[in-house]
This record gives sequence, C-alpha cells and structure tokens, in this order.
Amino acid sequence: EYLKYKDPKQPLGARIKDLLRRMTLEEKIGQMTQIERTVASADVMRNYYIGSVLSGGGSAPSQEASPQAWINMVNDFQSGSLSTRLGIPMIYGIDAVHGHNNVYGATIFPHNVGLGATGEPKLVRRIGVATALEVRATGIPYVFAPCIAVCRDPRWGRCYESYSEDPSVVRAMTEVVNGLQGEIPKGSRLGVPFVAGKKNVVACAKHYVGDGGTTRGINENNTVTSWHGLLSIHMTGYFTSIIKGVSTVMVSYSSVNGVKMHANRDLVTGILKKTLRFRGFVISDWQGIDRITTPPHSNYSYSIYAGISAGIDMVGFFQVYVQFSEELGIQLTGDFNLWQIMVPYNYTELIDGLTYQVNNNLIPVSRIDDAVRRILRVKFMMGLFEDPMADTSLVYQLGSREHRELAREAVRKSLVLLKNGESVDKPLLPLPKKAGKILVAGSHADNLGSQCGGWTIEWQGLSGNNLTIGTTILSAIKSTVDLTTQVVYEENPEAKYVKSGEFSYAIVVVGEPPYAETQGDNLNLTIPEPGPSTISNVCGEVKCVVVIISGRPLVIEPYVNMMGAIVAAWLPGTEGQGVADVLFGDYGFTAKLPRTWFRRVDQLPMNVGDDHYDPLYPFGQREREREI
Ligand SMILES: OC[C@@H]1[C@@H](O)[C@H](O)[C@@H](O)c2nc(-c3ccccc3)cn21
Repeated sequence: EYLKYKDPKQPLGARIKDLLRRMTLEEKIGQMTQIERTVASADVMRNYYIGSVLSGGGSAPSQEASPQAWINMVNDFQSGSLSTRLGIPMIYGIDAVHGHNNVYGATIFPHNVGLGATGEPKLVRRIGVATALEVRATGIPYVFAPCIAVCRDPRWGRCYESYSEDPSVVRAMTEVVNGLQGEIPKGSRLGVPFVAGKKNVVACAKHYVGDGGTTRGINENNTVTSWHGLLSIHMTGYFTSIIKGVSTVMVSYSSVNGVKMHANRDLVTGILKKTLRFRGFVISDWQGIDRITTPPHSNYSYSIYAGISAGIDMVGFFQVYVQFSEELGIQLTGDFNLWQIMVPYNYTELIDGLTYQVNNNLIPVSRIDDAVRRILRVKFMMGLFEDPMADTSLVYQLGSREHRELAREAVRKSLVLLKNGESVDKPLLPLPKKAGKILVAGSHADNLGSQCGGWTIEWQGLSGNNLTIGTTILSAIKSTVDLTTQVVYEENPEAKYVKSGEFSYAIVVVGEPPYAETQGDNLNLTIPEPGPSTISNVCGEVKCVVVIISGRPLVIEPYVNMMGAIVAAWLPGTEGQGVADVLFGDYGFTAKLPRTWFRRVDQLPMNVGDDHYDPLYPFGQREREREI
C-alpha cells in the first residue's frame, strides 16, 4: 500500500498531514513523551509509541562505552519504534554542551564562558560542526545545546554554560547552531527548523527564557524583569537562533515574574510560537512539568494540564521517586534532590494523565495535534524517516586529532590575561621555555576532571585523570619547556620548600571543583582551599603566574598583589596544551573578559552598563603582554 507520509518526494506538509490523520490519540501522545534510556527498551518503545529517548547527564550504556556500544543501544530502541504500526522513528537526545561530554574519548571543548571570551563566532561554529560529527559518531542525532542563557549573576551554578553577561555576545555565539545543524538556505521561511544532513544534528536553544537572570543566581528560581529587560537581555539569543533555523527550544525550570516557565502560555505559545513563529518543537526540561508545583510532582494532573496548555510539545519524563521516612511512615516532600529511589512512578502516569485530559476535553485535541505536527516536522525535515538507523561511518570522528587541535585552538583563544607583572616594562608573560628549574603547583595543575568542569562523563563532572582522554596543564607544560628545563610539580608546597627550591619561576593552577546546576550555586565565590594557601605559599617566595580554572569570576582581590601574573582559563576541557601554548608565547593572548570580574560578592549582581560599576577587571578587559 502506498503511504504518502513515507514518500520523501512528497512535500513536508503533505507528509505531516497524511501521517497525523492516521495516528490514534495513543500514538500521538506517545510521540510527545520522552523517556530516559534507563527505562527504555525496544518493547517499551513499541508498546507506548515513545517519540524520544534521552541520556541524562552521565547516562551511558556502560563505563567507557565505545561508539559501537552507543550505536547498538540507539538502534535497539529505534528497532522498537520502527516495529510499531506506523513505524515512526524515535529521536535520541543528549547534552553535548562542550563537545560530546557524556562519551568517553570525546573531545571536550571549553565551556561556553570560555568560548564567549574568544569573541569568535566562526570558531564557535567550527566547534558546532565538530561536535555534531562526534555526536553522530555514536548514532545520536539530537543535542540539548546551545545554552543561550545570559548569566547576570556569577553566583548561579550554571553561569559557565552562558557565553556572556552581554546579550550581544550570546547573540553572536548562536553561530554554533549553524555548526550543529548546518546553515539554513537563504530565503528559507523564518522560524522553520533546519538540519542539513546526516553529519548534522538537531539543536536545542535553552533554557527558554530568562534562566540566567534568576534572583541572586539561585538556580531554577525567579527572574524579576521588565518587558524591555526580558526582550533586550534574555530573549535576544532566541531571535537569532530561530532565524538560523534552530529545531527545538527547551523550556527553563525558572520563573519569570513569578510565573513558572513550564506553565507560561504567554511566553511559550504567545511569544515563541505565535509572535516569533517558531515552527520546531518545544521540549520540557527533565521533570520540568513536575516542578511546576511545589513540591515537584505533588499535583501531576495540574502539571500535565498547565505544561501542555502552555505549549510544551514534548515532555521529558523519567521515573520519579519519593522518599518515605521509614520511622515516620509518611511521604516526605521537599526539594527534588532529596528524593531517593523508593516508589517509582511509571511514565504511563504521563500518558494516562494526558489521555484522560484530552478525552475529557480539558486539553483540546488541537493542542495535541499542534505538538505532534511540530515533532513530525522536525523528524521528517531531518531525514529521520529515511535514515532512522545509526551506522558506524563516523566512528573515527570521535576525539579525532583534528577536533582536539580545534579544541586546543579554542583554549588558546579563551585565556584572558588579567595581570602581567608589576608594570608594563616588567611583564612576566610569556614565560621563558629555557629556565633551569621551575615549579608547577596547585590543585588544578594535574587534574583533567577539574579542568573540564561539570557535564563531563558524569553530570556533576569528576576530579582526577581517569575520566577520559586528554592533556593536563602539567603535562602540557612539561612538553612545552626546553629539554634542559627541570619541571617540579608539588600540588600544595610549604613556603619554606618554595623558598629553598631555587626556582626560576612558578606556575600555580587553582580554582573551582567541577559542579553542575544547583550544586554550583555559590554565594561567596571564594577560591576553595587549599587554593589561596598555595597562592600565598608559592607567590610569596618566587615570581608566579596564577592560572585560575573556574566557571566564573571568583574572589581574588586579596591576592592580586602577590600574584605576578593572572590568567583566567575558565573550564578549558581536555586540551590543556592550549594553556601552555600561550603561557610560553607560542601564541599570544587574544581573549577578553566575557563577564565582569567583581571585587566582592556584595557588589553582585553587577554587569557592564550598570550605573554603579566598580569591578576589579571590567567586562571586555584584557591586559597587554610584552611584544616578543
Ligand atoms: O539532561 C537533560 C536536561 C538538560 O538538557 C538541561 O539543560 C538541564 O537543566 C537538566 N537537568 C536535568 C536534571 C536535573 C536534576 C536531576 C535530574 C536531571 C536534566 N536536564
């Protein structure tokens, strides 16, 4: 039997219309449901017509899983979807937010704050191209990236996921959408989703909207803003992303002026879909509709009603667990993170709940059809019906030498020189490669996990050197200096050791431990010990360059005078060689501060353009280095 929707020669609209009219309500609602891979299987895909599967942060088929293992997993789920009555392929999504960061051996690029410092949209686009290749190498066609948050307060645990405090920088960096998806053909209708082909991936502009403007940077909290503030600061990245054909938008856990974004019909349906004419699909954040209520999931019927009515098209769902207090025998409520595995709610709760509300006219079928039409538009447009199964043709791209060189270039271009010696005519940088004996110190000098930060192999990231393949800053230094130069590494040396060491100079690498989301919320922003002790023990005895590894500006004013030179390196990722390339002058410093470097946290929030602006180093700052 000829099935119009299966005919790639048919126009997109005709295929969507033909398929939609064939679908039962159950099949439509299945398409709107996204489940986590841990609860997915070919049978579940088949029996519930599931539209999408995702890997949450750190969720992989196995430890150090190979590309083949990823491909086998994705294809197993896909075979279930293709065996359904209508054979609608599922789409697998993952957070590739600084390279394919869930995957062992992938190239890990600098987090977005470092890319904002480069000021090079074309570089960021090239990173998008490379990331798409590595994601496709593992059989995955959809990434929950880019985050186009405009972080306005560095106390926010996700500030490093934001390119800049300045919306014009964030707007420029949406070039990454062109890298990930491919460049939308000139003259395309505005707002339509676009993916060029099988070496590209569906992108996701997130988190809509105002995620970076929450009060005191409290994650998932409330953004208080005027209409002008929302449009001029937080919305601008969406305008450019939609013009570039971004295929999906993820809604933010946070609220705007007290209204939960996951229940915000005015902004999701009114502005994004109607005014901006966005034609891709809107996806919830993971458990996003559950968090419409406090505590989360405490009125799931309302969550379904409010979320779907607001205009969410695909619901990221996963098992919800509730902690029972054994001795009290009562159901505890409270923040999601306190909930433990006890009583798993099944995702059929979403499917049954939504089915009930449609059958009882609480949610109109037209809303369901709008959601499914958008989901199908993306799946047809990207060629998923024609090429649903993953293959191994791109496996060689994962962590390739070419991509690591690109990441190394990005690291070089992300390093901001904040201080260089005590005066212009006595610069410390670039350092001489031939130097007798040098000291390398600090918690972050020999720690690949710390230099990658959160969202790396594990959701929260990892400390240490076994998490994946890469180059630590220490090993980069060793391979850059002259063969006759002795490199001594002491993580946290005593002052007297430094004093008696007869070192020509020292490089101190300190900063923040890895973190993600709420775990990164921080009201004091001090460098965790032993960072400050290492700085004073070393820099008090020998001229030193301090490299700060952090997702954001930190309190450094108390130590500025003792630090000979200061380099903000952000979260560089696996290619630590880029740091040594610049410290030793093989390349110059070109980056500028993408964020204001405050003096004290009591000044926050403080952003470029504010009336009261008294930073330690202003937005756009870069120190000059001596001409070599
Ligand atoms: O990984 C999927 C999405 C990701 O794309 C979003 O940027 C991010 O807000 C997010 N948080 C969780 C998540 C948070 C807490 C517990 C479990 C999961 C899941 N996700």
